[in-house]
Amino acid sequence: MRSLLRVTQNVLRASERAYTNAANPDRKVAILGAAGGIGQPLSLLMKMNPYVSDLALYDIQGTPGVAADISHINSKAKTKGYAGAEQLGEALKGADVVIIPAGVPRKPGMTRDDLFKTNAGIVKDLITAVAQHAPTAILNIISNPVNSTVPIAAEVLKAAGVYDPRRLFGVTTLDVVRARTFYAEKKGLPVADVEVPVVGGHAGVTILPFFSQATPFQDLAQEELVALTKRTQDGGTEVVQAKAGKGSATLSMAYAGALFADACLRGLNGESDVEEYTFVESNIVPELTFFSSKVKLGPNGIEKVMGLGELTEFEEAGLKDAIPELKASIAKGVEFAHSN
Ligand SMILES: NC(=O)C1=CN([C@@H]2O[C@H](COP(=O)(O)OP(=O)(O)OC[C@H]3O[C@@H](n4cnc5c(N)ncnc54)[C@H](O)[C@@H]3O)[C@@H](O)[C@H]2O)C=CC1
Ligand SMILES: O=C([O-])CC(=O)C(=O)O
Repeated sequence: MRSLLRVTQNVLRASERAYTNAANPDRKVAILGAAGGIGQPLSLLMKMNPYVSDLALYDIQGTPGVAADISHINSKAKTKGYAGAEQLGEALKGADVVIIPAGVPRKPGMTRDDLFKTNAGIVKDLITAVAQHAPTAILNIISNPVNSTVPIAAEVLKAAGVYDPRRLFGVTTLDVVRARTFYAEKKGLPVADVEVPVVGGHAGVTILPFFSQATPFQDLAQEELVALTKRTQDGGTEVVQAKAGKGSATLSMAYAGALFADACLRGLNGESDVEEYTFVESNIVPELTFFSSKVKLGPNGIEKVMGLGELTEFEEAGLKDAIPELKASIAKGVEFAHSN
């Protein structure tokens, strides 16, 4: 036990040195909704990220405290809090990556689409400011319903004449994180070695884990496959129910959001072989204008949207079920952006 403690302490000290001294290009990251359940732990994780030199924490309330607290951590990123719409422009100015977890979370019994009424307007307003103050930033949209908020963002950026589809991302990393965890647990595999593609969208049946392409590959009995697929699709609801009215996934989402933003930063910095699953403008599925699949990230955002590989009958059926819901959610977002 004592030696385990020593090893842990050494690892922590080594990573603290790396985070404090890392010499990387200057990169500003802005988090909009930084005082929330996701925003706070995500801000902490981005403060620890060696690629971040400036961290702007924006919210309608609470950010002076969150920023003061986080700014005492001895890592490289200079941290500043911004509160209220009048400070949004300053928070965004010069941002390379803007992460948006602003908006209300689900309560038990709600679908993600039930959040549309409140969150569509929040995302529209924030993206309007992004178009003005950080038009070339990489955008990571976390606010739900992602299947609609990303199309809203695209339309707002188009109307402002600054839309670049290579730079707009819906964050679906948590679905991949869950699929990896659940599959590794079920098959007794070391989770760090496990990869599972998850494509489609970010709500219920639109979340499509492809366990036939998981590595290391393990045969799944039909009941196991159905159960793992369902657990991945309902992962968010599992947390909403466990939190019993106190919100949805925040800590695992902060982890997933930090992983995705880190990948965007590595792409921007010209690292090779940076690939993530994410909801983007896409023609992978001809009926849909947005779809989540693996993309290759580079200095300008998306370099390549990857195909889906070979699907089993079960996966084909899942995709067929997902298409109408995805199509409707995308159309709803586009409609909202044009009529509000
Ligand atoms: N993409 C994904 O995988 C996931 C998405 N989510 C979504 O993330 C969103 C945030 O969730 P939580 O952090 O748990 O909610 P929360 O209620 O704890 O925090 C939201 C924060 O947004 C702020 N906010 C509201 N309007 C704003 C505006 N106009 N500008 C800036 N900030 C604003 C609030 O003041 C609050 O601090 C929800 O829509 C939730 O459904 C949650 C988990 C996973
Ligand atoms: O389920 C929710 O409402 C939050 C979410 O998107 C997730 O945890 O995947």
